Amino acid sequence: MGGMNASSAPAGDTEDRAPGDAPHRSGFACFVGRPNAGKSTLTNALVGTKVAITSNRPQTTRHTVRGIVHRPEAQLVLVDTPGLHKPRTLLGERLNDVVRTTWSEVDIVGFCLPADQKLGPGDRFIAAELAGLKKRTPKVAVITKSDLVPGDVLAAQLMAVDRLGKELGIEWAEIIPVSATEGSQVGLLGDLLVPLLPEGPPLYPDGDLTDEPEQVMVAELIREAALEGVRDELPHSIAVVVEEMLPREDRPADRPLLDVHANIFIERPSQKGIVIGPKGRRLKEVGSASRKHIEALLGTPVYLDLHVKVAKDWQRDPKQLRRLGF
Ligand SMILES: Nc1nc2c(ncn2[C@@H]2O[C@H](COP(=O)(O)OP(=O)(O)OP(=O)(O)O)[C@@H](O)[C@H]2O)c(=O)[nH]1
Repeated sequence: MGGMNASSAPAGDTEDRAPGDAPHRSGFACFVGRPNAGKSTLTNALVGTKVAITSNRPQTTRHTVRGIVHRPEAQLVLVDTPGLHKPRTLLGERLNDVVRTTWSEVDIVGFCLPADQKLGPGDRFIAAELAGLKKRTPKVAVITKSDLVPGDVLAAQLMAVDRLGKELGIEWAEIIPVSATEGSQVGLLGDLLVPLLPEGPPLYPDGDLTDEPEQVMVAELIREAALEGVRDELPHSIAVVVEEMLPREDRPADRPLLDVHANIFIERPSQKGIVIGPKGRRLKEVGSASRKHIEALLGTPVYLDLHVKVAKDWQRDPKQLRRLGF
């Protein structure tokens, strides 16, 4: 949702103190690593749901929220970045710049390295980039797929990663083996990440905590559908807020229906036509495309009520602005 900077919001808001006096912490983390390293599976395991929002549009996934880990004392928002590749073209270099920017905006970078594969040039390339990242961003080495190797191989991998860090001048905040598929050490990884977050209130403050990740994900699905095909015409600053998700009353138990009310916010009135389209056709398409995804996500039939609004009126309301990710 592009709200990265919210993590640097003033800390120590006493109203947000968690029980036990520990300050509430919140912020963003992203997992990096070569393809197939296990990033998505780990994200899902941490969040505790099988949902992973994907998009065929790397440019818009730059800040896509992949999942939110809610704890009484912390909120960890896992965001996606496009993959980092050895650049062969100018475009490749530009994309890598985008990745570096994202890395520099998050509070924690988790570097995923599969236990069952020797460190390779791909890992070294990413590690060298990590070494160039500002020092105060904690870097956590996550040895994924620990279930695939015996203990001695795992130990050797841990040492190899430790050495790699020393070689390149990276100070790992932690090196931890996990198995996302077996659920082994996933909770511990969460425990280790939380203290690395800055102090701050929850970044998604409104609504029921348990509903919130769903609402955020639903908003992302709508946003992705709304950007589909109009990327060139619309800037990235389109925001979606799910106002309400309520089961329709008076429905038989075997035929539930969920009412979802959402607003698509644009920055200027002139953008309204683009989102709505001639005779409202585009908005209809956005609605039916995202409704299918939402139904798949939530496993229930959905009635989707979409409105397009100009965010101008909201600019003086900091709370709304934060929700909108501006
Ligand atoms: N045995 C085992 N397999 C795993 C584990 N985590 C992921 N995998 C498998 O490894 C493969 C890649 O996992 P993904 O989570 O898709 O990897 P990724 O890093 O997100 O991949 P890209 O999207 O290509 O970058 C899948 O077949 C997973 O099932 C694990 O902990 N144990």
